[in-house]
Amino acid sequence: MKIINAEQTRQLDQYTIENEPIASIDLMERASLRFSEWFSNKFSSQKTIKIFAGMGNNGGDGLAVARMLYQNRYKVEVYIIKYSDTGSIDFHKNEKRLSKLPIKIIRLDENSKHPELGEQDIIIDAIFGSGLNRPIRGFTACLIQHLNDSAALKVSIDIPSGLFCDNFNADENIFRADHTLSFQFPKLSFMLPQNHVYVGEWAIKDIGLHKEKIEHLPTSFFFIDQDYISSILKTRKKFDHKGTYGHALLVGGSYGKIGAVVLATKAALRSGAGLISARVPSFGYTILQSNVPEAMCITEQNEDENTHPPFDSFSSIGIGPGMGTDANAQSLFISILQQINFPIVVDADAINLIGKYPALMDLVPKGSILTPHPKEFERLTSGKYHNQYERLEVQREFAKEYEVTVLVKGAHSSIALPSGEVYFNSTGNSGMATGGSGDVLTGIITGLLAQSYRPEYATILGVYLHGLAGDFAAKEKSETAMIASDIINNLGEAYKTILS
Ligand SMILES: NC(=O)C1=CN([C@@H]2O[C@H](COP(=O)(O)OP(=O)(O)OC[C@H]3O[C@@H](n4cnc5c(N)ncnc54)[C@H](O)[C@@H]3O)[C@@H](O)[C@H]2O)[C@@H](O)CC1
Ligand SMILES: [K+]
Repeated sequence: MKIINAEQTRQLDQYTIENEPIASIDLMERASLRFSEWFSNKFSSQKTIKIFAGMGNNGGDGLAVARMLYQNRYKVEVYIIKYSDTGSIDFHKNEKRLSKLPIKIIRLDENSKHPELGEQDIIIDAIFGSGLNRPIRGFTACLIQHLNDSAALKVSIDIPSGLFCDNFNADENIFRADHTLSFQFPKLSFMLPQNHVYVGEWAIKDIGLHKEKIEHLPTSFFFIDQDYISSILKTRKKFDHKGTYGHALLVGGSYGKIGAVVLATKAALRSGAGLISARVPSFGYTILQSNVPEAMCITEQNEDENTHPPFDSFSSIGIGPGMGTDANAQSLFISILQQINFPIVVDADAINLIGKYPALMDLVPKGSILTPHPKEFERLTSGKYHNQYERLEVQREFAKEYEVTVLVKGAHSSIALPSGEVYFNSTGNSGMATGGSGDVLTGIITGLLAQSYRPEYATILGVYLHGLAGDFAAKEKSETAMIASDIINNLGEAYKTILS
């Protein structure tokens, strides 16, 4: 699914109005109806719904929603924020429609007292939407602070007032929603962890904007949905054999951290790769062999004896989990980089090594996949950014410059491709913020790479599968109690869901 910017949203609304065709007031009605249905399914009608409407089209939505919720038997009060003398045409049309109903409408300006709010209320924020083009000032800003301080549950229409759709707003005057319902597409700002305090839990509803126009809107940002995943997943054929699915090698482990390679190896197996080997320090041999009998094991011992297959004979290599950054780890990493010329997965301590010795990046084959968490990404790029919008740009530039895929892990993990496109993941939960979960992801992506997925697809599919398996694990064990192994154990469920 595309993520489009505020200006494109405006153009798409306009195009839909002219070419569906549909009157703008009817499009507003459709959007408001989607919101009201969603709201009515989710929130009790015992509470008083206090709707705060601005004077643009977001405010127009708010007034239409007030009418609809009243018709759904909610107790509704409306506050119009008079930050301007006139509002948008559709705002005024909805104001007129609302005035015919016995609903309390209070107009607020700089001389008004702040309304009383408490736990018995639900606030609906329809002050500003995607038309916001500068920080909120004056009494509207004070009002937003007052709303934020209240104990009422808070819900935003389309986007929390004060948040920009596509770029950073250093301002504090931003509504802090518990829930946001947005129209048609998520906004780029919803993808960034720093905005979670404003956006809360978010959902989107299709409001039937023009399909062909959507197809032609250029964008670099995408939200990964199941349709897309199903389109890239390969199905297995009757006469396939284990050679068809490649031979993946996982490299890592150090004293006390062999478990990281064990997890990555198991995950690579469950991802469907044909053969798996793990390369660990010799003291990890027994641990690996007894924990993952399906895998073969290489240590520096059989390496010296030249009895193991050369590194360039594998279909894919994932390097870094639990590896450490000492001289041994460093020379192993360099030696592998010098021997191979196909894309590999670079994770954890292998990324930290590049952070320490940036020249190593020149040895990383083009097409490779780097999977840092935010701290590792900071080390990799010396943290040349001040907020997550800037970080995203640094991530894109890095991917383009080195022609690699850069996956920064997080709630909506972002995957920057060498083409400059960025894909945000839609699966996963906070139960996955636990030791070993990143090692599992490295194993999955390495396993997919072995099965001849293009690096971009291996990453996108891997991240989605990992999150979906995590969601199944959370259902089974709870977000609190689930551990990384539960993600591996649920990869089968994740595959079945995508294939069904
Ligand atoms: N255009 C359409 O057909 C549709 C629009 N929809 C709604 O319309 C919203 C966008 O509406 P608008 O474009 O009218 O914009 P908003 O309602 O977000 O803002 C109203 C106006 O306020 C002004 N403004 C911007 N920043 C300000 C600031 N900091 N202080 C004071 N004034 C400021 C701008 O001139 C802006 O046009 C969407 O978020 C969505 O809720 C929906 O009804 C779906 C259909
Ligand atoms: K809003």
